[in-house]
Amino acid sequence: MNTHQHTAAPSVPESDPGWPAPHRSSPVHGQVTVPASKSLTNRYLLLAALAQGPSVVVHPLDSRDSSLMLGALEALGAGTEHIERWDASGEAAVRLTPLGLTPLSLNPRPPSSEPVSVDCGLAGTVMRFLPAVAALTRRRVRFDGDPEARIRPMGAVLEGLRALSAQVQEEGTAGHLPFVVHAPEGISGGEVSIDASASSQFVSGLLLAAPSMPQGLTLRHTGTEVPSLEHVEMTLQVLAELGVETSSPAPFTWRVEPGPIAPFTVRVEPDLSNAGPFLCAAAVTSGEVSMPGWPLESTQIGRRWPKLLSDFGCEVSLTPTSETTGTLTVRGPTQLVSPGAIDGTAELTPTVAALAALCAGETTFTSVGHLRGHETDRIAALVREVRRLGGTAEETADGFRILSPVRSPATVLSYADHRMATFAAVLGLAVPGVVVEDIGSTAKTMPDFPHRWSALVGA
Ligand SMILES: O=C(O)C1=C[C@@H](OP(=O)(O)O)[C@@H](O)[C@H](O)C1
Ligand SMILES: C=C(OP(=O)(O)O)C(=O)O
Repeated sequence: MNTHQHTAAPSVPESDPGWPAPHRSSPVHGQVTVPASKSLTNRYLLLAALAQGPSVVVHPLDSRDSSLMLGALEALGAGTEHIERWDASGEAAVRLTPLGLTPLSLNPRPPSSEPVSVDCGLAGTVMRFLPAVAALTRRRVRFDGDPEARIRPMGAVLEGLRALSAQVQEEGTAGHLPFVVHAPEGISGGEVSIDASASSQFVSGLLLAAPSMPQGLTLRHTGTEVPSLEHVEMTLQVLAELGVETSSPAPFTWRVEPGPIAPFTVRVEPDLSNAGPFLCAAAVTSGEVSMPGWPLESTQIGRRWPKLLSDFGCEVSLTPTSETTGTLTVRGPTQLVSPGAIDGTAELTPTVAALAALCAGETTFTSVGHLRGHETDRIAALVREVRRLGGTAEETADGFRILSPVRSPATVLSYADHRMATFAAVLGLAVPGVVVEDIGSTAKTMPDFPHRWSALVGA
């Protein structure tokens, strides 16, 4: 992974007055819930589109990333219906009518030659998960997204599709959006090797489409590490939960058997990654925040919060309230203590970095080099914004290091990245005078973040 040169810090756009982050000089006390998991919602929606009949996703995330997934599935031929109150619990749901894929053996006539357009926005789960589904439809499908999306790595997904005999035409830079996928004969599966060092989503995207490939899929990763392996575990677990046979015959090798997915009804867990900033509100103000509905078991990477927060000196308890969920309570210490080194925190990193940026001691983040391909280059962005707030930080070969704490007011840039915006919100609680540029970027996974945040911490 390259260590990027430091460039001059981008300045704040004059047109954006910014969002003054609430500051607290007394402890935050409160209870909060968060919307549903982005990663689980978009997996269930995709698999509902491949199922044998209409399925229902209860308590789905309703945000930009999930709307983009729904929009894309509709463009590919699925039907979607929003249900305001699914049952007595009053929760919303989405009923999805599947794509109705017709394999070549049943219908040798090519499907409509009308090209389909998929807008990926900035959603990794749309741009990495849907190209294989597009190939299954046998239609010509063009993928594009936000300007920031055009620099996110896509090469391994396209390489995998080509190995499965799909045609892929990049329109700009090789291995990036925009591109067109076309597999007039569908894709039949088999064995494929890709390098998924830059994103676990490359693996998940191919595995999620695999039940609809006549031969299923054996997928091998050719590099040394896959970042964010929890997300691959989530993919396998969701497939298994819906009756698909999966296995991992060797390290970094996964097998998904072909077979129909029966129509299903599922309820989505809260987003444990998005729970992070709210739990940190207790951590950085010596306060106490509890969150009911915390899953006792989960494949989400946010299940790591109890351990991470204790590593910074918080007291954390989880009290079961049902067979599957409990209330998680976090009590912040008088002064946060750096654990020194933190490894492989993947999408949790910006939020953990906010804790580290308030510690007197140094914190080194390792094995997070792939964050350069997230919504923005998060390594560069975190280092720049810590410095803008008067702290000391530097980039390293596979991550970054925070050497001294933030202390001065500033307008913090979001880089269109929801987790950079919430990183700044957490810091604003502890440091007076923090203004967040483009708080609207939180709509990617939590459109009501400003409201929910102010309700917890007091505006
Ligand atoms: O599969 C998923 O739902 C995700 C996988 C991870 O991607 P990377 O492996 O690229 O980090 C994660 O960061 C992203 O937010 C969601
Ligand atoms: C990396 C992230 O998103 P995406 O699904 O767009 O990759 C994230 O949410 O932190």
